[in-house]
Amino acid sequence: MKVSVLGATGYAGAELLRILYNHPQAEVVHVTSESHTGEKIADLYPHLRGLYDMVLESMKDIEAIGKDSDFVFIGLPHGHAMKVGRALRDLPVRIIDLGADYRFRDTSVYEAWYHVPHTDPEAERVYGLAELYRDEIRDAKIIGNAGCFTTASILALAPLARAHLIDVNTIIVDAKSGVSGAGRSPKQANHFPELYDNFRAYNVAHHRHTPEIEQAITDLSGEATVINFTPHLVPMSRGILATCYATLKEGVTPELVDAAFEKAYSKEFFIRLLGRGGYPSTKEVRGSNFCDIAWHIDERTHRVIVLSAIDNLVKGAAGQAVQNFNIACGFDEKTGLDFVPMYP
Ligand SMILES: NC(=O)C1=CN([C@@H]2O[C@H](COP(=O)(O)OP(=O)(O)OC[C@H]3O[C@@H](n4cnc5c(N)ncnc54)[C@H](OP(=O)(O)O)[C@@H]3O)[C@@H](O)[C@H]2O)C=CC1
Ligand SMILES: CC(=O)N[C@@H](CCC(=O)OP(=O)(O)O)C(=O)O
Repeated sequence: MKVSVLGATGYAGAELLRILYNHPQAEVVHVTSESHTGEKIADLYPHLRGLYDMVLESMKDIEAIGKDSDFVFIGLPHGHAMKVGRALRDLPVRIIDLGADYRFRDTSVYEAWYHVPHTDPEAERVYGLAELYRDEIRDAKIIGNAGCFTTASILALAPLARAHLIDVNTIIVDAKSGVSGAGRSPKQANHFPELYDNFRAYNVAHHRHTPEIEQAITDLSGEATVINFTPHLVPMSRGILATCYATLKEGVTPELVDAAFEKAYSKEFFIRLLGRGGYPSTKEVRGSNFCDIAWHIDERTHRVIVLSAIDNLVKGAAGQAVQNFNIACGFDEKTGLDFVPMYP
């Protein structure tokens, strides 16, 4: 399969190149940048030296890129993918967008949270969270890859929402991310003296991943869902740990909770269940496409607390995109992705 990576100079794009290098069925044919066209990708990302000799192109002739490619992966800030989607609408090329443009079924939700008009609302698209939307992903023209915090949170809560074991309107997600989640462009808050040895929340009660989690939990439970989601920035480069709380419905026992997780995920290679009482950690999934999940039950409050760890750049972005690519191509889902986490 010939694939192109738009936004190859971003962290998500560069991570795609790392993964695609070892993918036996993918050949990268175009890589793009806005501000580094004409430069070599390996000069900007020296860890790719000797592996990619490609020169970065602009997206001016996006149709030519689309014509050369079977798949286009998009690692651009939100607002750009929908223009690419429109431009490539009539070509046979398929699109996997790592950003948010194609994640929402109802584009008015996107417009309300991202504060830009959606310019491709009619596009046929599916939500790209492989374990939950596999059947839709198989034949999709456009896959809106799930977000990073959302992947960790939705995978943690899905079995309980689907089995109607929790009151979905009591959900609280308290999540922590490494700073690569904010992309490569420098920002004051991510400057070493301000980030290091520091820990803080941000975008409380208005983070854009809130409606994305609500959309999936509403789908799975069949009940309109409103949640609380609080992200935090942690002074580490990669990783997300989501701690998800919800009140159990009356009569729900710990054994029913255990059974729901087993039923949902016992056959999923990329989801590793640590069981009731386990403690996933970001280091144990670092550099891999795994999502490690454990759950605890507080008998006093009758609440379940689910812990979920991913690498934001892999299962939260590039790895998930390649998993979706594998599904869309009919390849084994693990192709190019079954590598062991880096430890320590
Ligand atoms: N980082 C993460 O953990 C995750 C990121 N994502 C999503 O992936 C996408 C990329 O994120 P990330 O890699 O972190 O972001 P970066 O800021 O690191 O990279 C952005 C990329 O987009 C390019 N770009 C920026 N503006 C334009 C423009 N006007 N025209 C063309 N290209 C442009 C940049 O090119 P250049 O700088 O060379 O000009 C760069 O290649 C975003 O939508 C993000 O939400 C999703 C899940 C996780
Ligand atoms: C640490 C950090 O800043 N994280 C980003 C995560 C969002 C992201 O990367 O975008 P997706 O919606 O495509 O997942 C944030 O909170 O905005």
